[in-house]
Amino acid sequence: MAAIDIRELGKRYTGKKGAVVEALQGVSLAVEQGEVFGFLGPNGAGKSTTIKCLMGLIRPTSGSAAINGMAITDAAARRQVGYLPENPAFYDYLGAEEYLQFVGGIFGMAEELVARRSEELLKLLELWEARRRPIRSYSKGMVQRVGLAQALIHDPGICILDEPMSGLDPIGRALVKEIILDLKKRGKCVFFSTHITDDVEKVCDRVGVISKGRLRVVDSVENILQQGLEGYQVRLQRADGAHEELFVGKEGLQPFIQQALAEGCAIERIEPRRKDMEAFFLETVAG
Ligand SMILES: Nc1ncnc2c1ncn2[C@@H]1O[C@H](COP(=O)(O)OP(=O)(O)OP(=O)(O)O)[C@@H](O)[C@H]1O
Repeated sequence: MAAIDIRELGKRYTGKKGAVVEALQGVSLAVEQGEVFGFLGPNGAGKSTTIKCLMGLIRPTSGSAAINGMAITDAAARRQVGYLPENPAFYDYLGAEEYLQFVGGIFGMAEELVARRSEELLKLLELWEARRRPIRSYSKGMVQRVGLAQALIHDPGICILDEPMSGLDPIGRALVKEIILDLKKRGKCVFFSTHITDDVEKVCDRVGVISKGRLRVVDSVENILQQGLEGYQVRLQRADGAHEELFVGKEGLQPFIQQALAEGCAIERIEPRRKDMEAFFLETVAG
């Protein structure tokens, strides 16, 4: 059974003055246990809407979504999920430590366990020093890290993270990527949204690209990068000692090497040249 199962999800917002936005149209997607899935899309594509439907925070106009086969409104399903909202808002007169105690309590965790998990997470997310200061005095990046800590406090099997790297500096982003990889190592399912292709390339098994409310492609990162292979940059030294660097098309590498060796050249370096995730994303969204 899929950890996350989204079927034919549709969402229509009717704004003031009757303006209609088709935010989602027929989005279907399954994410497996132990998988890291990147939900990639430009601003306004429908990422947060999908996640909010999945979390039962808004009602889809059509279709359905399930967590481990259960509706998210089922308390048992909710306990298995750690959720980071797009703009996390907290009781900001509390410190991070007290807030985590509060969230742990909601999940019915024993006090001792909450204290242990909270210490681990606050240290990991570099919030330990500030743990007793009110959250309202935190920087944007610190608030985002509290958001992540509260999503992980009960050690959920499934993490649904809406733009987890948002508002973080390069050190914070690297830390979050490490945390995601660690969750994967521990067999957790991570589903996160982003518009930054590099985040996806580094940590995801699979990617779904959404634009204008429709899911355009779902594929593994490996496949996408492999299909983007254009050829190889080869550096060699000719028999007369001269160095040369040239581009060889992806089908031509084998015969090229054979001929170069036959001519007495020494191959010094071969580097694959490929379109990266960003090029794939831009092409998908444009197409
Ligand atoms: N409550 C709402 N009422 C009307 N339209 C809405 C509402 N919420 C979202 N929308 C519209 O639905 C579309 C999808 O929005 P959504 O927030 O899901 O996109 P997103 O991919 O998360 O974007 P971003 O990366 O900018 O957060 C947008 O056109 C947005 O303006």
